[in-house]
Amino acid sequence: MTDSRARTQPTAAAVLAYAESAIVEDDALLAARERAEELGAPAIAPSVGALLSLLARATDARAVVEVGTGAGVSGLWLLNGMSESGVLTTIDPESEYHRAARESFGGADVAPGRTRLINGTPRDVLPRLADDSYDLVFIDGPVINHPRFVTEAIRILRPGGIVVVHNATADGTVGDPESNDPVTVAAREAALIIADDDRLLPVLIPLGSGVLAAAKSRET
Ligand SMILES: C[S@@+](CC[C@H](N)C(=O)[O-])C[C@H]1O[C@@H](n2cnc3c(N)ncnc32)[C@H](O)[C@@H]1O
Repeated sequence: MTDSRARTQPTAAAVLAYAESAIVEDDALLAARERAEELGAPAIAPSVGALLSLLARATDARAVVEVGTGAGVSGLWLLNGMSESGVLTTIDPESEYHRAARESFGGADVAPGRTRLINGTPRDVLPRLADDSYDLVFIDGPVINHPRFVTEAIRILRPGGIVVVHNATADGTVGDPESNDPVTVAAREAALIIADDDRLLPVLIPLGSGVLAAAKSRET
């Protein structure tokens, strides 16, 4: 009989490299990624995109909010998993990025009615969104603002909805007890807001720069 505890574990780096290489992006996504690079708006890794599609599919997402549109890479992955009639509301303060995202969505033949691009700061826009209304909220803006974004995301999520925080490790510094800069502290604060909320079931997924996802209870 094999003792599974004695098995050699692959390194985390090997698992991650495999997770990334296993995902093939289509032409529309590759074009969006190129726009993101040209503009300097760092896009999510393909493995994180696949995770977003899966979560959107699993929640049968019809109403999704994204904080940080960039050139539309994460938006396309979300739309790929959402219900055909679903609408992605995506918020970004940079109108140039929204122009690029529109091109990216057009390149993938996404019907114009399926996206609502709001040009503004999430700090101003999120408080205007209704309570308990969204299936999934994806946060990919500056980490310093994560605590505020997470608080709003929890409020607007419907029961059973999922909040997904990208770069939850603040580029890896969050686990280092010596790191106490404001961005790292903000990432820890956002994680604590989630951990302290009894309605949420969280998990940290070590893809990209760390994805913190939490499902809101169906009974609220
Ligand atoms: C990492 S990029 C988003 C990339 C995009 N989610 C993707 O994967 O294609 C971060 C985005 O946050 C936006 N941003 C900048 N300042 C912001 C702020 N104060 N609040 C929210 N978003 C902001 C930037 O304009 C940029 O598009």
